[in-house]
Amino acid sequence: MTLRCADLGEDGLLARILPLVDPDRHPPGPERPFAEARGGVLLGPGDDAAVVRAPGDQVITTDMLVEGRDFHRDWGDGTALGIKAAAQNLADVAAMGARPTGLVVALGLPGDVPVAFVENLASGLAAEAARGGAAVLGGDLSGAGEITVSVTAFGALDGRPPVTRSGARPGDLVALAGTVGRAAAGLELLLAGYRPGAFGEADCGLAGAEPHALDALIGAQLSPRPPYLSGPEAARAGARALIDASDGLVQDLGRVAAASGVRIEIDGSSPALRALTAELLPAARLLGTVRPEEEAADEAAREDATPQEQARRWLLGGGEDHGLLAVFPATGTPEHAGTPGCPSLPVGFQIVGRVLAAEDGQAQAGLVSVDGVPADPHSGFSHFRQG
Ligand SMILES: Nc1ncnc2c1ncn2[C@@H]1O[C@H](COP(=O)(O)OP(=O)(O)OP(=O)(O)O)[C@@H](O)[C@H]1O
Ligand SMILES: Cc1ncc(C[n+]2csc(CCOP(=O)(O)O)c2C)c(N)n1
Ligand SMILES: [Mg+2]
Repeated sequence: MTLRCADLGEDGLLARILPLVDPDRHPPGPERPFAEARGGVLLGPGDDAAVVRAPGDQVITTDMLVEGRDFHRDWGDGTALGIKAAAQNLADVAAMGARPTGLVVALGLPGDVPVAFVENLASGLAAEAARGGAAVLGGDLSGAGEITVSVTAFGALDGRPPVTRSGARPGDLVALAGTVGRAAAGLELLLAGYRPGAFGEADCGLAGAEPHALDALIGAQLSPRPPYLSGPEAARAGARALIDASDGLVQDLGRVAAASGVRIEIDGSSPALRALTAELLPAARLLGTVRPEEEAADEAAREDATPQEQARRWLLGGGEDHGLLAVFPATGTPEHAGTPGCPSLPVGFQIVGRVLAAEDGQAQAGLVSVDGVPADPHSGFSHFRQG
């Protein structure tokens, strides 16, 4: 018989969770080369509050996941959900140019949730936090009608100023570390009933891809793995603006453009965006059930989005991978910026666009165009949007 939260009660469940998130059980990972011993945690979870040593300026951010709105319980196991909850918060820390240090997590749980799911959630959260260099400092438990995971994360600026959304200047270059669009493709696959590890030969034939390529797209939705260290790296390299792409390339760059009083032009034919489009095409083909060899012939006749169009929609409007978008001054960035090995960009970043002046005063501030064509500012995700 499955052991459920209601069988254990609050203290019983907590006794299961606490050992799993113990900072000593999740030592610094390879991505935490500069953390001091125990990450500055003087007292971890278990008392009324945690105690941390926090020299210098700190960043603080919070982000929640709500069952039915941000995920479905049967899409994956608790581990993936824990990773996602940590990732979306640690990415916001990194998007200020800060180094993640800690997080607290508040769980709302229906009584029928299996204890194993909650244990996996706690382990996944702590493991992903450790990958980003952060420790789980504490949390709270409550009963709820649906699963909610609310995380607050902390980060250290290590003596640098924060990199906000408002520093982009005309002439600057826009670069991406990590990915965009993949989690959105994964979401559509999940909504269509596909599950990781269950793509058969027929699916792969339609998609024109190996099963692992489709699994990876679902993985990007269920358990995104943003490049946290790229945030502080960008800050050290002189980034003028930073944001994590949570709501889509166009929408999030629109936020940078609006805050900075500039326009941004996305280069759809940049190597990074072309490569990402190619990764999205198999899912677009599968969901549109267009075989690769039929694609060209079909394209003109189809009223629905062609696979190319669908992939582009995900590319431009799909957040949740939490890739990091950074704006760098072009000075010192050679013409070939964005090609592998370019010394003036931090490793992991590739050029995807540039910053332009908002002509007509501020009227154009915040505008984002793709290959010269103004983009729909509402192409990305928004909670509460009708229709
Ligand atoms: N309920 C709230 N009360 C106070 N401030 C809020 C509230 N909700 C959002 N904010 C603030 O508004 C700003 C934008 O929030 P939003 O969640 O859109 O962006 P974000 O934090 O980058 O999230 P994400 O990267 O997950 O999309 C943030 O500075 C956030 O702290
Ligand atoms: C069941 C289900 N429906 C829709 C979505 C899509 N979704 C939810 S939140 C979000 C953007 C980031 O949100 P926030 O700004 O709150 O961090 C997106 C694209 C999903 N993941 N699961
Ligand atoms: Mg953000």
